[in-house]
Order: sequence, then structure tokens, then C-alpha cells
Amino acid sequence: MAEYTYDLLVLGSGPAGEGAAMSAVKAGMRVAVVERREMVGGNCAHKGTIPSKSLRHAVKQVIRYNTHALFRTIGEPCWVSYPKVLKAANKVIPKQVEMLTTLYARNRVHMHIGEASFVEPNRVQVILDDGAKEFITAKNVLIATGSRPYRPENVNFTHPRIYDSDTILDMQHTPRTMIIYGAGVIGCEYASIFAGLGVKVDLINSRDQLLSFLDAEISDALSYHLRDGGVTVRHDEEYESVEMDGRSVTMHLRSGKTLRTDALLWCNGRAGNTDTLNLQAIGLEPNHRGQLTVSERYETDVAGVYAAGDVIGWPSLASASFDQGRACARGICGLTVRFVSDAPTGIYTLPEISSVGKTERELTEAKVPYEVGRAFFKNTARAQISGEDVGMLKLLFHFDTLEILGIHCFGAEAAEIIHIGQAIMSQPGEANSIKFFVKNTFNYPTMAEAYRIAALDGLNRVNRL
Ligand SMILES: Cc1cc2nc3c(=O)[nH]c(=O)nc-3n(C[C@H](O)[C@H](O)[C@H](O)COP(=O)(O)OP(=O)(O)OC[C@H]3O[C@@H](n4cnc5c(N)ncnc54)[C@H](O)[C@@H]3O)c2cc1C
Ligand SMILES: NC(=O)c1ccc[n+]([C@@H]2O[C@H](COP(=O)([O-])OP(=O)(O)OC[C@H]3O[C@@H](n4cnc5c(N)ncnc54)[C@H](O)[C@@H]3O)[C@@H](O)[C@H]2O)c1
Repeated sequence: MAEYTYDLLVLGSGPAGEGAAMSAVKAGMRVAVVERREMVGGNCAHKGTIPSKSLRHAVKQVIRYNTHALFRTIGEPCWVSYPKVLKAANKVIPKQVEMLTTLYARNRVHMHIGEASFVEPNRVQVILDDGAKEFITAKNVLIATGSRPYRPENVNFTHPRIYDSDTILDMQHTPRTMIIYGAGVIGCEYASIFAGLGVKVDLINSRDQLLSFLDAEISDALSYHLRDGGVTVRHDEEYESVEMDGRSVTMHLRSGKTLRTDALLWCNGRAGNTDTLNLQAIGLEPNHRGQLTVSERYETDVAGVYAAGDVIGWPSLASASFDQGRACARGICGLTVRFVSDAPTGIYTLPEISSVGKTERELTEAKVPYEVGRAFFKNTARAQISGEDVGMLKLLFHFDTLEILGIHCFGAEAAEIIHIGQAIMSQPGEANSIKFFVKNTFNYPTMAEAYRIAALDGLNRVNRL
């Protein structure tokens, strides 16, 4: 009989690895994590969610100072350099690392710092910093190695003016102009950040609409506000080639246009971190973007080998990754598994965007009879007080049953506000009703008041008050 060192070995200490390790250890399993970075937290804490959201918060403070009437009487507009906001943002990472390090230690999850690769399905080699090797056996192995920016071969990422979402965190100057290639979530979020710092941004989108998975009204609002903030959004464009010299980067587009810029930020998707795992040794083959396919229990085609988080592709969110890791560990422990298929979107552009459920387009295609209730933030007392009055909350509900089918929001704190509606929408049967917002009294003045206004607007339309 084989001798196992651990019940569960987790490769990667991002949100997926954390969710799995904590869940399994609480259920009484012997758990270890292998992490190649010297600190825990994954790309989420070091390169993705945490630094970008902290940067965005710092930039939002600068914008607020420069636009709010109260501060405008004090002095000249305040110009803040990118390295300075980066320094402020970087203060958050060590806090996350410290909190997570304590969490793993307190729960007696063993940490192995080194590069993991498979020898057999239940045997993993770890190459330590000094080149020494460790071998770990485990009944179950979870691949939670995350993702990295996708880099096409014909773009030279060693050039000092060419960045991706990892290396932009090392940029030590403030460019005057920037091309952001790829208008997905990362591209749109960084467009907001750099435009907020006064950089002239060209955002190149290969599609005809920004973030086409969003409700069209919200996507249109994002385009309008990015343009209003100084971003030139160019739809239906693809790059032909990129040239650089010591002073600038030139991008030739297939449409024949040529754009010159101080810096290029490449944001065209992600690739799963599977290339160094020696997956051929266990007979697993990732797709062309390095991603793995899993069952509803997060198990790969190899029994006892699981995968969760960015390495399995969509939705590639920290929020979903944590829950996927947790669900996977619960399955391994013989508990019920919730396959994560319903994560809300929370997009930290300026303005912020969040949504859950169906869009108008999806409901129309499915021929569902629905109505819309809207609330504009400018009509809420709280937004008038805070001065953050750009935004809208939109409720989509069934015309006959009043069941909430989708919630779409943009504006200040949209990613927080969405959860109120999400909680009602997830209730079973008649408890999921737009009437909740008119039958219950909400604090005033709050942004949540938007739910009451939107519900009344919708109910007035169907005349069912
Ligand atoms: C710029 C940006 C902004 C984002 N913003 C948000 C947001 O606002 N909200 C949101 O929900 N999501 C956001 N995301 C997505 C989020 O960061 C990811 O979905 C999340 O980090 C995925 O978690 P994970 O556990 O799968 O992997 P990761 O966080 O990628 O961690 C994987 C870990 O595995 C380690 N590893 C890899 N290979 C090996 C190996 N062979 N051996 C040992 N260790 C290994 C890596 O070092 C890493 O620490 C953002 C991403 C980016 C890039
Ligand atoms: N606030 C958030 O929730 C947040 C913030 C940032 C990133 N993320 C996550 O990170 C992930 C990556 O973001 P992103 O902006 O780099 O990527 P994305 O998947 O949104 O795509 C960015 C661009 O790359 C292109 N692209 C994507 N996959 C492609 C492929 N296979 N072939 C050719 N072109 C392709 C798309 O057309 C798009 O223009 C997202 O899926 C998102 O879930 C989330």
C-alpha cells in the first residue's frame, strides 16, 4: 500500500489554493501548499486584483481632490506621478501577505516554497530556490497555479516601453501617452487608472463594443465615461505590428492607422500556468491557452488530480477562484459541491460596474417577458451629498411573476450595491420578487435607496403597485 504524506497537496497559494487548503484542513485533512513565489497570496495579491484595485483607489482620491469644489478652492490642481500612486498602492500587498501567512500557519497548513511539477498523479517534485529537490506524495493534488498575461511572440516584452499587467507595476515614470491594446476587463480598468492620472490613452478594442458580456446600456455608459475622461476608444481594430525605438513605440493597425506612444500596455487575455507542471507525465493536456478542463467536482481527466481558479479559464475571478477551491476541497472531503457558475461581475473602471443575472439581450433572445426599473444615482440623496452622482441601477424582472432576472449597475460602489439585489434574487420561489424593495424600509440616505426607486419605477410600468 502506498504511503501518503498528505491528504491534499495544493499547487499555488492564490485564492483558489487558499480556499481549498483552508476548507480541507478545517475538515481534518493533512494539507500542504507548494508556492514558487517566496510569499503567499498568488498573483491575486502580488500582480492582479490587489495592486490594481489599490492603484485605482489612489487615483480616485486624486481625481476627487481635483474635481471636488471643496478642495478646488484651496489651491492649484494636484498632479501626482504614477510612481507615487504606485507606492501608495503597494502598501496593501504586505498587509495581505501578513494576514495570509498567519492564516496558513495558524491552521497548520504546511508550506513548501519552490517550483512544483508532476512525477506521477500523486507524486510531485518541488525544486527549491537553491536547486535542491523535494518529493511530496498526496492522495489528492489540486492544480491552482493561476494565470499570467498572454504574450504573443511578435511583441518584444523586453523593451522598456512595452508592458503587460504584471510589469506595469514596475514602471518608474509617468508617460504622457499610452496605448492599451486589448479592451477586456484589465484594459478598461487600466484605461481608467491612467486617464485619471492625466495620461492620454488610446484603448484598442478588437470588437465593436466594450465588454460585450455586459448589458448594452452599461457598456454604452462605460464607453461614454471613458471618452469623457480622456480615453480614445478605438473599436474593431487589430494590430499588424509593433515597432520601437529609444523614445517611443509605434503600433501599426490592420486598418492602416499608425499610432505612436510613450508606452504600450498589452492586455490581451491570459494564459494558464501549466507549462512547467510536466503534465505529460500524468497524461493531461491543456488547451492552447494553457487551461485545463474539469468536471463539476473540479476533477481533471486524471483521477485524484483537480484544478481550480484561473487555470481552468472562465470566469477567472478571485471571487470565483476562492469558491472553486473551496468547492473542490469539499468534494474531496465527501461533502456537497457547489459548481461556481453564477459569480457576479465587479469591474473597477471609473465608473465602477457590477452585474448579476441576465442581460436585456439574453432575455429578449430567450423570449422572456420582462420589464425594466431604473434609478439614476443623481436622483438619490446620498449621491447628491457625496458628489458621486454618475451612475444607474437597473432591475430586470419578469412581467408576470415580478421575479428579479438581472441587476445591472454602474457608478460609485456598484460592486457593493449589487449584493443587496443578489441576495433577493437568490431566494427561492416567490421570495425572489421586486416587491421586496417596496415592502421593506431601507436606511436613508444610502445608495441602496436606488433599489426602492428602481423597483417603484418598474412596478409603475407594469402598474402593479
Ligand atoms: C490586473 C488584474 C486585475 C484583477 N482584478 C480582479 C478583481 O478586481 N476582482 C476579481 O475577482 N478578480 C480580479 N482579477 C483576477 C484574479 O486576480 C484571479 O482570478 C485570481 O488571482 C486567480 O486566482 P488563482 O488562485 O487561480 O491563481 P493566482 O492568483 O494566479 O495564483 C497562483 C499561484 O500559483 C503559483 N504557481 C504557479 N505555478 C507554480 C508552480 N509550478 N509551482 C508552485 N507554484 C506555482 C504562482 O506563483 C501564484 O502564486 C484580476 C487579475 C488581474 C491580472
Ligand atoms: N474586476 C474584475 O473582476 C477583473 C479585473 C481584471 C481582470 N479580471 C479577470 O482577468 C481576466 C483577464 O482579463 P483580460 O482583460 O486580460 O482578458 P479578457 O479575456 O477580458 O480579454 C482581453 C482582450 O483579449 C482578447 N482575447 C481574449 N482571449 C483571446 C483569445 N483566446 N484569442 C484572441 N484574443 C483574445 C479579447 O478580445 C479582449 O479584447 C478576465 O477574464 C477577468 O475575469 C477581472
